Amino acid sequence: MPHAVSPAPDSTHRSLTRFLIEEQRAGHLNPELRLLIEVVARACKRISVAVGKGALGGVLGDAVAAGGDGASINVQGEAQKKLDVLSNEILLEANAWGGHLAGLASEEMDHSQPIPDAYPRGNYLLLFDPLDGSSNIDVNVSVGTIFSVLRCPEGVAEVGDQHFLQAGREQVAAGYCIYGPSTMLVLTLGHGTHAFTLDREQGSFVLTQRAMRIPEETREFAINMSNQRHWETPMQDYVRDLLAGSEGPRGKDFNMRWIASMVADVHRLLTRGGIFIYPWDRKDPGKAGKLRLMYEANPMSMLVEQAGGAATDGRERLLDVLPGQLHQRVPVFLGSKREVEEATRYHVTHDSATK
Ligand SMILES: O=P(O)(O)OC[C@H]1O[C@](O)(COP(=O)(O)O)[C@@H](O)[C@@H]1O
Ligand SMILES: [Mg+2]
Ligand SMILES: [Mg+2]
Repeated sequence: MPHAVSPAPDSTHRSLTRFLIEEQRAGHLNPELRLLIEVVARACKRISVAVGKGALGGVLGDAVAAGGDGASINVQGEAQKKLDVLSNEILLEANAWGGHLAGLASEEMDHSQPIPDAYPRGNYLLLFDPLDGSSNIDVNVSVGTIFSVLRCPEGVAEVGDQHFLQAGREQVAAGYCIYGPSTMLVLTLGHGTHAFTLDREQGSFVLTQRAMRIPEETREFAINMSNQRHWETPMQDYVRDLLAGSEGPRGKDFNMRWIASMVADVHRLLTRGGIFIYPWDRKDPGKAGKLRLMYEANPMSMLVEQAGGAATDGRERLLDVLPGQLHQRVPVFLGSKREVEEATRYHVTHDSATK
């Protein structure tokens, strides 16, 4: 007997636009922020098309420096991929004329950009990682865009980097778009975390999961194990105990996953739980971590907390970290609440024992 096709859930028919209007009516956002989210979502659709074309679009491989002399390097000292540059341009172009921003900042730009006087200006600041997981672009593995929205402080005539340096708890919205087997937008406005799937035929994002919840307990961790020998002692201890499984102090077996696209690793833990960790390591002791606070750690922390999870830098809540620089790096521990608390406990206990 053929299997019956289960009826589409009610939420399948709610577009992002309708969802945002309903959230506006509920007092969760104003028309300016609604427009901002719509513009970012539209830009993500364009990036999704470019990513989807792959080799046919001529977008794979490294970007070439202006003047054609060698690889193009960003402010972080990392070689840029063609899609890093293209995604950045798409987001800049889409948002510059939106009328909802006072300024924007990106992983791929040395400094923030104020909205020029000739353009309509708004009250928000937008930060983004235009393409996260760059090392996966050329091997056809999921990548994504991460974004964070802050309020521009009042009375600012010309926006500069210093106006972006606000703790993550000040974010009014955060989200990511994952370009995987399906393209999904995951969004929070501070009232839960919600997932939308791109209907490619209709060209619109459709609400497919309202109020995502991360299970509090997990048996799955995500970390780049090749850095193990460079970690500090409490990190070594924590992972040693995970690997000891049911024979160790944790009393249960753990599974490991590492996609090396933060967007994809976080999407998995928002879907079925888990802990994602990129700790400080001694490979480059001058760097406080690999991931960037303002457009990677902060938006992901807000999404995870809004879904019932937790996010720390191994010691403190990430959303309470006061940034000192636009491109500041930070250790990241986020996901299932109990597991993040456990990993954080190893660090805090070690610190007080060695004080
Ligand atoms: O190469 P590694 O050490 O596995 O690091 C992977 C991490 O680096 C990142 O790719 C950094 O992001 P970008 O690609 O935006 O620079 C994360 O998405 C990912 O979690
Ligand atoms: Mg990134
Ligand atoms: Mg990036």
